[in-house]
Amino acid sequence: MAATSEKQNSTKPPPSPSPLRNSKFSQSNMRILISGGAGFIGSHLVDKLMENEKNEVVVADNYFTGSKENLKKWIGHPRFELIRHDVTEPLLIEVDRIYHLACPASPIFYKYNPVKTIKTNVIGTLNMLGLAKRVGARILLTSTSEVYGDPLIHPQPESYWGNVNPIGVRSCYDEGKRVAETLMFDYHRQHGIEIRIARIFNTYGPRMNIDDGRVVSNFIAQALRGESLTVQKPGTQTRSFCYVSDMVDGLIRLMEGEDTGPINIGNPGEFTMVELAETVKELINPSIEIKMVENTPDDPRQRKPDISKAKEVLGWEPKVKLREGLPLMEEDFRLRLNVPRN
Ligand SMILES: NC(=O)c1ccc[n+]([C@@H]2O[C@H](COP(=O)([O-])OP(=O)(O)OC[C@H]3O[C@@H](n4cnc5c(N)ncnc54)[C@H](O)[C@@H]3O)[C@@H](O)[C@H]2O)c1
Ligand SMILES: O=c1ccn([C@@H]2O[C@H](COP(=O)(O)OP(=O)(O)O[C@H]3OC[C@@H](O)[C@H](O)[C@H]3O)[C@@H](O)[C@H]2O)c(=O)[nH]1
Repeated sequence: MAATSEKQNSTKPPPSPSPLRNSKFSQSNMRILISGGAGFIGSHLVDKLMENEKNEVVVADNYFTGSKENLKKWIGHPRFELIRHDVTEPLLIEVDRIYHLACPASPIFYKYNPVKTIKTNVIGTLNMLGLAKRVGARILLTSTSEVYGDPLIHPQPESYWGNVNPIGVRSCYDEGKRVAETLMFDYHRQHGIEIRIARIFNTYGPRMNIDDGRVVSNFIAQALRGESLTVQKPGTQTRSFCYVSDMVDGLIRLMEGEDTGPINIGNPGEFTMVELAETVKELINPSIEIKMVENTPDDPRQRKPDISKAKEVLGWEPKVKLREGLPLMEEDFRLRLNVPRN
């Protein structure tokens, strides 16, 4: 059964697939593009989609925060293609599904070149939607909990419109993703494009960049290097951390389900940053210190997803608890930082 949001908003049937898609060279049942597929979540999504022998996976990435290293086991595989491509430029290929992830996600990287972050979210999403329109592909956008800004409602349901500073240092990302969501719905209403929107909450796991700047990777790297854990003040701000395998499962269910979204995908377990630091200390290196450092502007004070919709519509909820996921990430960081267990 089609979801309510789809019924209300769809004015035209979706366009037909490109005839090139059914050419004699096409052997797979599903050709899937992942923009940003060389990044953290994208590369885990590639691994999962490649498990299905009927899928052919194409990754387009400019390697700003991602790397070929994350995809090395697939390079040369007959069902896999990797393209160095910046989504702010058009891309002409024939695909059935588009997972549009391309965008720096860590605040230090999205703030590094804010104008480029906006271009990636706006022009990049327009280009991906243009591609979806030309070939009749279904497209999923990885939006973010940051569309809720510094939320005044807690936990955050999808119906909450958010509390975002439009001119702050995080706005390039928050407002960029909000425009990307708007573009998705306008292409859906105006051109009948099949869309899916995931609002992702903080996700962690193996393959995060060691110096990515996000809190879980920072704390694990600091604990393994024997450095103090840097809790940004006041330390009472909260986040909800989802392990990457749960995230990938949720994204695939959303793509293959009937609801356009937006749907929150995240783990509702909520922790203050002091609690997170204490947990990392206890699990990884009890001898390190926790130090309070200055924060950055507009840091959201609380964040926790209401996942009722994901449970109901996708039959999805996260399985991996923080205390189970942190050791899995620790193993990966130990290998990459060359810090063997004593
Ligand atoms: N990880 C999280 O906690 C989180 C939370 C909310 C939303 N998201 C969203 O999920 C997606 C993936 O996040 P991630 O954590 O894997 O981040 P990531 O930085 O590891 O991955 C992003 C990928 O996009 C690529 N990229 C960036 N700009 C590009 C451009 N202009 N053209 C082509 N490629 C480009 C990067 O090189 C990288 O491979 C992003 O859209 C992000 O906004 C992530
Ligand atoms: O070393 C650190 C880093 C960060 N922090 C704190 O940890 C909290 C989380 O910060 P992160 O940088 O990991 O990420 P944020 O929650 O701010 O944004 C994140 O969530 C939504 C996604 O869309 C973004 O892509 C993602 O980066 C913040 O309160 C920050 O102040 C620390 O206490 N110490």
